[in-house]
Amino acid sequence: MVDKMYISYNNVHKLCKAGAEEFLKQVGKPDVIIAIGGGGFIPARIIRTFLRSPGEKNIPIQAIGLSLYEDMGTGTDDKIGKEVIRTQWLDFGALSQHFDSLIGKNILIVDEVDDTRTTLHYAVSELYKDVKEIAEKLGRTSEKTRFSIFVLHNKLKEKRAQIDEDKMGGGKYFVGKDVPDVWIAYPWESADIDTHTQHAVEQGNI
Ligand SMILES: O=P(O)(O)OC[C@H]1O[C@H](OP(=O)(O)OP(=O)(O)O)[C@H](O)[C@@H]1O
Repeated sequence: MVDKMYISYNNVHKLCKAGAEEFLKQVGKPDVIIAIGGGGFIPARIIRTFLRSPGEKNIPIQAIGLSLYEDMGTGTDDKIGKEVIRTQWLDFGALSQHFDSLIGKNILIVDEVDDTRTTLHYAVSELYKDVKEIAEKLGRTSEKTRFSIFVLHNKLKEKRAQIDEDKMGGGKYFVGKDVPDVWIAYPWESADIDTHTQHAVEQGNI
């Protein structure tokens, strides 16, 4: 087993294509894609290409910014955990005439990696909470909102959090590829993309 897995842009593209096909088959076309930045931005844009049929309108991509940081606050080593910091949230801005909220929508959340699952758990819980609050205020609680997830890679390891299926409202979790708990080197982090791609090819991640 390698201790560093190199992923090429080609590989990212193919994982997104396969993920989109599966998503369309199992869930149906999404109304909106929510990209978790920064790692979810590039996969979200690529997957959109495969979710839209020719001639159809583009699926809007919303960005949310979530960052993990080591929470050292509690002192002892065994208490050190990871906390999610919200750096950016939904903004329907100019879309708001046609797209007032996530209520009743088929939503696809995209990130590059599911590591400890802390980030995805946070994203689904907070988005669900937002929708519930607004739906109650507007008397639209009967509308069904579905949250699905697509990640390029899921690390096979013990997770720190689980995603509450009830909150997904019938949405599903899609993975490009399950991988061991190793360092994943994505192409957008590379300072030398040619060498990086060569490593990815050698490892068969093309
Ligand atoms: O499953 P988890 O343990 O929660 O880890 C996964 C998250 O960690 C990384 O985000 P990071 O905070 O490093 O920010 P970035 O996306 O901007 O690199 C990655 O992009 C995921 O969002």
